[in-house]
Amino acid sequence: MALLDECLALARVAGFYYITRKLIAIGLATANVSFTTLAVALSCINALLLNYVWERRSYGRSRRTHDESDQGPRLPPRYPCMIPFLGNVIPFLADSANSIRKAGSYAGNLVTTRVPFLGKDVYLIHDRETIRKVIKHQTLSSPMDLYIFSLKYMFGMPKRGLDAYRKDDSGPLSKPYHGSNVAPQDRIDYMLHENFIRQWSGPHHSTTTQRFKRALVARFDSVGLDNQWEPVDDLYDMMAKRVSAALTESIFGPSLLRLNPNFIDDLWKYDDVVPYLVRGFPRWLMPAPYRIRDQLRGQIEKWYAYARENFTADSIEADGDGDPYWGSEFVRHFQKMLSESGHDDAMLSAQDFGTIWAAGSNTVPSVSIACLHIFRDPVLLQRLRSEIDEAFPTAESLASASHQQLQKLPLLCSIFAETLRLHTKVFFGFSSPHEDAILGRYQLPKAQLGLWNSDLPHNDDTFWNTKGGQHPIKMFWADRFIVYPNDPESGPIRADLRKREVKVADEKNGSKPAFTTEGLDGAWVPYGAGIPICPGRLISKNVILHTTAFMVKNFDVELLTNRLEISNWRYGLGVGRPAHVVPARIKRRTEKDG
Ligand code: HEM
Repeated sequence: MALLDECLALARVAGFYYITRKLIAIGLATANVSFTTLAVALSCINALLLNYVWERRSYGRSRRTHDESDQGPRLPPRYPCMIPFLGNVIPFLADSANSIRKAGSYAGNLVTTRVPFLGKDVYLIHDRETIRKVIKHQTLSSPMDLYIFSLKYMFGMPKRGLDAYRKDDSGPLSKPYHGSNVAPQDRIDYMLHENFIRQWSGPHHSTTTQRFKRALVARFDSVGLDNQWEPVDDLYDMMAKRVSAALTESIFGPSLLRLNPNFIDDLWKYDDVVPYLVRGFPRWLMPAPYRIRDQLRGQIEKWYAYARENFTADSIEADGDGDPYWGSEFVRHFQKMLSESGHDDAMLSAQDFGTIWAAGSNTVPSVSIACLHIFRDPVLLQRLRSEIDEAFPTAESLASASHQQLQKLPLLCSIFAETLRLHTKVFFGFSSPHEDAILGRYQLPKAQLGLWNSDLPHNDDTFWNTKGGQHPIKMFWADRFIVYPNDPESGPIRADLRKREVKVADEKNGSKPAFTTEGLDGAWVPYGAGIPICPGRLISKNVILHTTAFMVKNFDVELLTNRLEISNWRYGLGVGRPAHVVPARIKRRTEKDG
């Protein structure tokens, strides 16, 4: 198969070469081009094509020898490119999805590849074995360059702010990296991560979830739905805006949104133009994305002034976390810590804007799309309702349920995991700034960029269970992550690989169906993995489980379209968005309906 692919590619290059020569000859005949100019142009094209043919052949050869040999760690095979220096920039920017899939697999298997890109090599790591090494590696962290890129292009951090980030190569852990020499007060990477982890993994992740639940109920109450059907132009948009407002409020408090009533609408307008900012379109060429970004930062700065004026220590709620002005200890701590380290309001607002967007940009579409999958399938809806009703007979008992209780519902959890498996196509970057990282049979040289896209491991049908093709990997299967005790063919991993991959038997769950992610390290990676893993994942899971259960318990929804297509336009930025509106009608359920 690989050989056939290679032959076809060579045939295509030969065809292209022949046609180009013919076209140039015709061009010469019709236009008045000097023979010397043409000869030079032809020689360059010849050289590029021959070089490309050569590179393809050596890639195929080294791929076969690398993948079959178990010699010590080495650089992964180098992916061919047509134009030296530029490398694969043009195909990767023009069609990221297709290019990543091609470079990340060979002969039907996921592989690790070195891809030339703008004079550097990017290490695309997609085979499970190497991903598992990345997860355990202690010197890998989010590359500061990527962080600076997003702060600059996506969130508008001023140059004076970026310099502080540029100077820090000490890493995100309490102990600075060996070889780094950064003063403790300049360890911005560590300060940020320590706050992320302290606030979103410890007890405050529960208080944040409680605030989210209250805000969600209030957002849906304010729509004024009762037990009569109401038309909705776009159910996705209707849900997304409400979940987004509740999530933003749970971390940043109610004042930000009260002072800026258009904040959430503007945030989602901004979200639509993020792909342009990420591609680096300059302001003079495309001013609109920059305008909306600046407006949002202005709204954040207006909120700072109000919160500073009104907040006192007495405003902090009894749980020691929430307050009506700054919203949470997370924000109060950032304000204090970053101001002390020299951040002014423009720098702070870029940082906060980044966090607001990071929190909602994947969580909100995930939960909205999960609900679309559920409401378009009456059998699934009924099964999920029974599961929820059995555990929480009334709306009140669900409202007061803890996230630990929700995590005991196998179908709900499986829908969460399957939605993220199918729809998260996120790039996850990492590097080892001071020393080479040895990742099993491959080596990631010091300070080089390692990258994977969750799309590839999430769609590897040599690994995932499709029940012999009944539930194709590109389709949503609500039960994919459930092990049924009397069905040896169930569970997320293909039955023939299961024994090898699952070390701790999930039979521990006895005779009941159980949700499992056992054995999925390196295969299910929506939040990334290892040290640079998403710090908001626990909150995100709580929000998705709670909102899904809340919608199913409290509302009847009839979708007025069968379409559910997810656009590829944001490939690499996270969870996709529907490519179309989803008209529906909705009504509140009463106790009688239950
Ligand atoms: C389905 C939901 C989510 C997904 C799929 C997701 C995925 C990710 C991934 C893959 C990264 C790492 C990117 C990289 O370093 O290359 C990341 C980073 C981050 N996420 Fe999430 N995330 C989600 C929800 C959240 C939530 C709810 C929050 C906040 C409460 C959050 C906050 C962040 C932050 C602040 C970072 C940057 C961390 C850093 O500087 O290293 N995320 N997320």
